[in-house]
Amino acid sequence: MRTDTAVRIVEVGPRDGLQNEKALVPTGVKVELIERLAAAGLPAVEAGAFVSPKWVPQMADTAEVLAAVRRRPGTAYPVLVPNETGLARALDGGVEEIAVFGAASESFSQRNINCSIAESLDRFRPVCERALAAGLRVRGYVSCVLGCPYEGAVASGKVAEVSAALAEMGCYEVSLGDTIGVGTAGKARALIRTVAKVLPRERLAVHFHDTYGQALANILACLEEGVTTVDSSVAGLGGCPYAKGASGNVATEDLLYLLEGLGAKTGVDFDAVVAAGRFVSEHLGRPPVSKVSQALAGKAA
Ligand SMILES: CC(C)(COP(=O)([O-])OP(=O)([O-])OC[C@H]1O[C@@H](n2cnc3c(N)ncnc32)[C@H](O)[C@@H]1OP(=O)([O-])[O-])[C@@H](O)C(=O)NCCC(=O)NCCSC(=O)C[C@@](C)(O)CC(=O)[O-]
Repeated sequence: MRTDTAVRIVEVGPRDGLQNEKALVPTGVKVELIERLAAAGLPAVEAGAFVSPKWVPQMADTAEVLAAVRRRPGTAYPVLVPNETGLARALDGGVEEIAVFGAASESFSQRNINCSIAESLDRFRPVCERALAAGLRVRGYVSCVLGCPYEGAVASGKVAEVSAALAEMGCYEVSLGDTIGVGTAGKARALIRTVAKVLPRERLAVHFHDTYGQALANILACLEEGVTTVDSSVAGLGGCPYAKGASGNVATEDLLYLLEGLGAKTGVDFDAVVAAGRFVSEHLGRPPVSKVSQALAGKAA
């Protein structure tokens, strides 16, 4: 990786981070969090999910959140959409970018979106077609790329197959999700090489949960492989409601610290992200999971 490489960070805290919180987070807190993250210069801030409120109650107020957020020109505010109902809600909410989300594991697909992988792709195809026709940008996710909570090991070939299918539907980028954070750097590197045979590295993003403490090492391996888009979650918020024990994504603060050390360009104000992490953590009543944020708090004490 060249030292002046530009790395795009997709902030997923307000969606992936908060979706797993048991107590409902007030809409106003979500709005302020999103506005703070966008003001910090993050180019994309995932703002919510138009999924079934019965499945993920925390995301039930996504329409209200979107209506209240003062959107900054140049910032993307993608939302998750699993089906046509979700797309209709996204269009009503004036959304400009959606993300469809599939998996490389059959069991996870069933538990997460109640259908097989093939059915999910059949479901996403018309969603993508309509979204693109309406002028929206569409991102794709593939979950369980380095392991599944129900099936264990997942074949990289399956990840490549699902990624290629999403790209063919018009996803401008596919984010590879290590949903349960079991990956290690060697496996992450090998995965990128396999998927890059069907989709160029410029169209790949990586999305590492930090359950086993490997997220930063995996990200570094993927950056060295030529990936330049990384998902992260402020304060290390999160988990997945359909992956028991999964912890949050790599913390945005920790990712920024790594990238600044490497000399990579992100355009993001580190201090503003640390402050946003503290803001949301105060509302959740616990300290940020971010090691960097903890170290800075310790130094200041
Ligand atoms: C996909 C479904 C909807 C299928 O759920 P289903 O029950 O099979 O859906 P259905 O079509 O049979 O509909 C059942 C009911 O849900 C309603 N419904 C149906 N769709 C919607 C919608 N879009 N918005 C609002 N309501 C909806 C529908 O109207 C109906 O209402 P009822 O008649 O019973 O009152 C459900 O399984 C679901 O919502 N799943 C989402 C689960 C989820 O959000 N998981 C977390 C996000 S993925 C993730 O975190 C991983 C990721 C992306 O971060 C990457 C990584 O780390 O791996």
